[in-house]
Amino acid sequence: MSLCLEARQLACERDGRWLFHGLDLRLSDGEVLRVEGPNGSGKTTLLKILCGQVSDVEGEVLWQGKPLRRARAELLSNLLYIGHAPAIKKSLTALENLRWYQAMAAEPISMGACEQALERVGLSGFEDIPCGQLSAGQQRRVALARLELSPRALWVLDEPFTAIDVSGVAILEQRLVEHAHRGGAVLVTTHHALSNIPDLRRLHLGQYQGTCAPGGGRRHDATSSA
Ligand SMILES: Nc1ncnc2c1ncn2[C@@H]1O[C@H](COP(=O)(O)OP(=O)(O)OP(=O)(O)O)[C@@H](O)[C@H]1O
Repeated sequence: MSLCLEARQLACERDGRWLFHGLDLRLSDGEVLRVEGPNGSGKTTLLKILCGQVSDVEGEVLWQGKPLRRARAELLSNLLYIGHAPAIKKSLTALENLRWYQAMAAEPISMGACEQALERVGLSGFEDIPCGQLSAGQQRRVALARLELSPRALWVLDEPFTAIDVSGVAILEQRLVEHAHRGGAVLVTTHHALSNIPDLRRLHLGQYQGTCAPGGGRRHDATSSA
């Protein structure tokens, strides 16, 4: 399936300053795009805008060439979004969390497939332990095990490497490359270099120093594109 997520002339203001302004981007199948920038530069906000979670912005987001207001359901059915918090239930085991997620996504999956996914993220032997008893990195790995199960083409990952050790980062980088090679697309924020991802595309936020003029007008323009 060919895939296209696009933003045109996005502008987002928070607390009287522009996070970004005049921002264009296009993400297609086969690509990994890293959104980078310092803390508070708007990376998470941009991801949420592109996934339709935040709408108080200027500009337009398009999925497969259609404005998001008309294509939201279609986008969501192709989207796997993993936010910067692990978003797992600590009272449930790793296995139960995975099965719960798959049920929520209406993508029923066998117990064996879930066990295999946990094995692939290095959690073999930890399947039946309540997640509250797992380390921070292990909890993150439970969340990332969803990447092994989901058939969805567009992965939007906000700081997926948080608390992951060096070998785990390398494996996850490889996973992103494989997904892109299979025709998927990945939008990822991270402070890691992603040096193992060939043809990595980058979008840098944080260069906008402009404040919003009184009354909401623009005082500062800048463009960035990816
Ligand atoms: N709902 C909101 N209301 C007001 N301000 C917000 C809201 N969401 C985010 N912000 C502000 O927007 C700015 C960008 O936040 P965002 O979380 O997008 O940054 P980030 O680049 O992802 O940061 P980090 O690298 O620390 O995760 C911050 O200054 C934040 O306080």
